[in-house]
Amino acid sequence: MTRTPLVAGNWKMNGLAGHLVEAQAIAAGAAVHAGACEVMLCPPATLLSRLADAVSGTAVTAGGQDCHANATGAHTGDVAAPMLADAGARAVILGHSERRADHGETDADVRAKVAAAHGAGLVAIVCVGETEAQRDAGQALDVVRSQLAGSLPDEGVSGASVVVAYEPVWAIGTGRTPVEEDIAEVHGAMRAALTARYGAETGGAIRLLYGGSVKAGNAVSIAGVADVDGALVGGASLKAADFLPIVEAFAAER
Ligand SMILES: O=C[C@H](O)COP(=O)(O)O
Repeated sequence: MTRTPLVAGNWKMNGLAGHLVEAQAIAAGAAVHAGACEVMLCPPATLLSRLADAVSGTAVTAGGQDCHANATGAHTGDVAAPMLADAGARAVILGHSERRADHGETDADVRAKVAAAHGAGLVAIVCVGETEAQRDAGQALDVVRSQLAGSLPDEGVSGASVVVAYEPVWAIGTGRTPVEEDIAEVHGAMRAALTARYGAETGGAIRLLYGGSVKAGNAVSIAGVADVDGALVGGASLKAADFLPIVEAFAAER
């Protein structure tokens, strides 16, 4: 099964209009890797439309960072999946650990959001990952399997509609990463779980990203780990000079 790598940048709550020059520089630099690696930028909602316009016609696509489970309604401050699509998004990150922690999002909430994303024609990038205490207790695989089972719906899941991102909470923004064997173990377990639930074709087609302190300095080794089909990058996605070497590492791995 050939899976085109995806390197997605999650700008989180960072970025004003002036930051779009970095998106343009990323689009310019990623052009040479078109076909070998998909590249996506997920800015804050306030920048989504402008970023989508800024990268229009390039190999870079735009994504959102969250959506509401409903398509419309009285939900002050929330953003619906059709609004993201209308603003130019092709995908949306769902169930990020920062949303699970800051907003109490449960697996059931995430699953409803995945269905909403699919209803709007968006790819759902579903995040899972254990805390440090859970890893220390030997529970990492069980936690990830449980989050995966609860966060994905039974219907509408395909290699084109779902991407899974494994993000150990303790590796996010800390400069620490799991050893390659541990990443391989979790990704192998996720692949097995997806194949068991959705069948070999779908389970083999869904891309599995690693996220958590991915940098230029570790991207080559992470890209070489079995069943790692890309990266979800936070801090190092804010500047083209930091992000493009990561794109290059995954494009070269294809
Ligand atoms: O969504 C991205 C992740 O939370 C990783 O963030 P980070 O690359 O800053 O560690």
